[in-house]
Amino acid sequence: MTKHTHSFQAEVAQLLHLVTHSLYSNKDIFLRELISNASDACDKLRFEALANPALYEDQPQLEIRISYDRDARTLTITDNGIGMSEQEAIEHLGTIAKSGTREFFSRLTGDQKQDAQLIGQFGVGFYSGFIVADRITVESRRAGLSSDAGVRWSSEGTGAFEVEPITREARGTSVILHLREDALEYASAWKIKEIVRKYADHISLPILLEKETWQEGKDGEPGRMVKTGEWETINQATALWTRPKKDITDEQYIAFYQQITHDFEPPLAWTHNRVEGSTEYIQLLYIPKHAPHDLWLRERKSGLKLYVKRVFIMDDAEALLPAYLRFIKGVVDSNDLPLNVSRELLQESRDVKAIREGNTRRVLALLEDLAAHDRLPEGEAAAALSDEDKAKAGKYTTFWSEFGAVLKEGLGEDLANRDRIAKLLRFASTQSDTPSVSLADYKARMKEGQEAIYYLTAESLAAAKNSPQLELFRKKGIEVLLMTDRVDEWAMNFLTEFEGTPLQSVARGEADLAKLQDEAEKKAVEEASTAFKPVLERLKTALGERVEDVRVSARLVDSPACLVVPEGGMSPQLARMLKAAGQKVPEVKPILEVNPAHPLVQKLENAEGSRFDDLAQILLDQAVLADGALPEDPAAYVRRVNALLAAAD
Ligand SMILES: Nc1ncnc2c1ncn2[C@@H]1O[C@H](COP(=O)(O)OP(=O)(O)OP(=O)(O)O)[C@@H](O)[C@H]1O
Repeated sequence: MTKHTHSFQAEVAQLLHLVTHSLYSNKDIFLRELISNASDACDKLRFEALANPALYEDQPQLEIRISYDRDARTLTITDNGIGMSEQEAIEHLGTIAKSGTREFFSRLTGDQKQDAQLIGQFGVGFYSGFIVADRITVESRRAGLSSDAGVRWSSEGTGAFEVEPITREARGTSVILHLREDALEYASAWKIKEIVRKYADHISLPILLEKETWQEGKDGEPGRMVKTGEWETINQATALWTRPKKDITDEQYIAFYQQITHDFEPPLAWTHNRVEGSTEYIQLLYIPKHAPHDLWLRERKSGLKLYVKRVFIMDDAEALLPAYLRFIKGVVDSNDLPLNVSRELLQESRDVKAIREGNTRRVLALLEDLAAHDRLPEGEAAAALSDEDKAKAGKYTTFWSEFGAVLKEGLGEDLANRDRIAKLLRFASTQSDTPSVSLADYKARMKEGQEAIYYLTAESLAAAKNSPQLELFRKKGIEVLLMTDRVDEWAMNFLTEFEGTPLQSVARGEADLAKLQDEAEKKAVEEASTAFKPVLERLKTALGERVEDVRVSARLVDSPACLVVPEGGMSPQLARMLKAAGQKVPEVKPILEVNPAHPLVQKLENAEGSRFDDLAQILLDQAVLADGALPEDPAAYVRRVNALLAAAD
């Protein structure tokens, strides 16, 4: 029989190094990960056996067995699931096929605590065995293959692993951990039971442990524990989501979440329901505490685990959730779908549509509940709150900072729930640097006579706060929402009003600015426009194709000029975003608004020839800069400003 040595894929070697160095304080999780793999292997067998029952051979009862040998210092986890062929063992245990692998490695910092957190999100799975073992041997035989097609895989978790063919009667996989000196505590019944109770109680398969009894010593030998050859089931062995809510503790909900997501942190919140009626299903949906490292990757897998009548069908069933809820984790168990349902079929199924809508409603309701309890009320109202509600304080703020930008996509994607999503939005504003202002908060603070909810989009909060567009609003004490997520420009296109009040970008059009001005201000602008007409005409000629129009501004107080998007035109931020995404964008020329009260603008009146042209170009380029973009010809801009500075006394 030939033994072959293979090298690990570079990323695996790197991960193994991290696992043994960073996860040390979290040792117990290795058993959860290996039990989870064993359970997945049984799920896969059950699924393949739907089409080919012969795969069960003479062992239809799927189970996981754990045994240990204190003398040999081994701990073995055996399942009778799908098993692996030699080729599968080489591929699955020697490479990482996950999406976002490269991105994950690029984000490691070298700081153990931070990295451990990241690894937790990435999921180390099988390799976590090396936290407690200095050698792992895997023996396996794939269901459906003959007993001489078994494989033994073995590695010390450094650069390489060995593979050799073996004969193995039993279908499935044994993972044999050769325990490190400082991990011998895991070769004990109470320790194993403790971990299983904590992390794997809810697994739907029985987990069996070999029984021991105390044997008195004979002939001067000390007494010791000996194996009895009998096995006892040490978990509840019913799928968690099928149990009534009242029988499930928070710890069990959390452990289940951690098992399906590999997250080290508990979830932020969850909702568990049995839905009855024309489409029957169970949903158990979790909101994680942190955004995954690959939330923005296009090829990222997302979605829920789908079961049909307790039989596992697939991971990442994305048809069960709209894309803007792709951060939700959990399980859906349907009573109506056929067992042989495929991904393609899911897209078209009416039952799936009903489930997706049901899931969406539940998640939005969960978010509404968190949002309602985000701030603790003061005084007596706080005392009247239940402990459960008190514990919700601050959770929505966490949710929003992690996933708010994703939820905003829902404005464009989910017409039916747009109003509910709008209520869940939070923004920074001229009155709050943190994104904590809801549209309802804003409305409640609107000034007498104010008819719109004003907002400004910008590249960063600093750029937004210093934008010249805000000057009039500041002067009038009118709050403006400040939006700095990339998705805002796009998303706000879909939100034109909130509970009857229009939303209005402060960088757009001029129409209703007039409503914010008093008579004297209006008159001043009109007069300035007339008096300034010749200068405006000359500016238009000097700037030519670069602008749509030049006019006197009603919104500027301290700055000389700013750009305004023509009514109905695409904003420059959105145009830049679409261009960056490779899309064709219609050219929209901005309107330049000038402030006749500003000394720089006043200088124009007496400037002639090339000096006028230079000042005009500088005025426009500075307005472009204040808008967060680069001047069309940055070098020319610098040259003109330098010439101006040199000429100044
Ligand atoms: N007990 C097992 N039986 C059959 N195949 C297994 C078993 N354990 C692991 N494997 C195979 O090895 C692969 C890698 O396992 P690993 O735990 O590293 O990652 P994973 O389970 O795919 O991902 P994650 O841990 O993030 O869920 C699995 O996808 C599976 O194909």
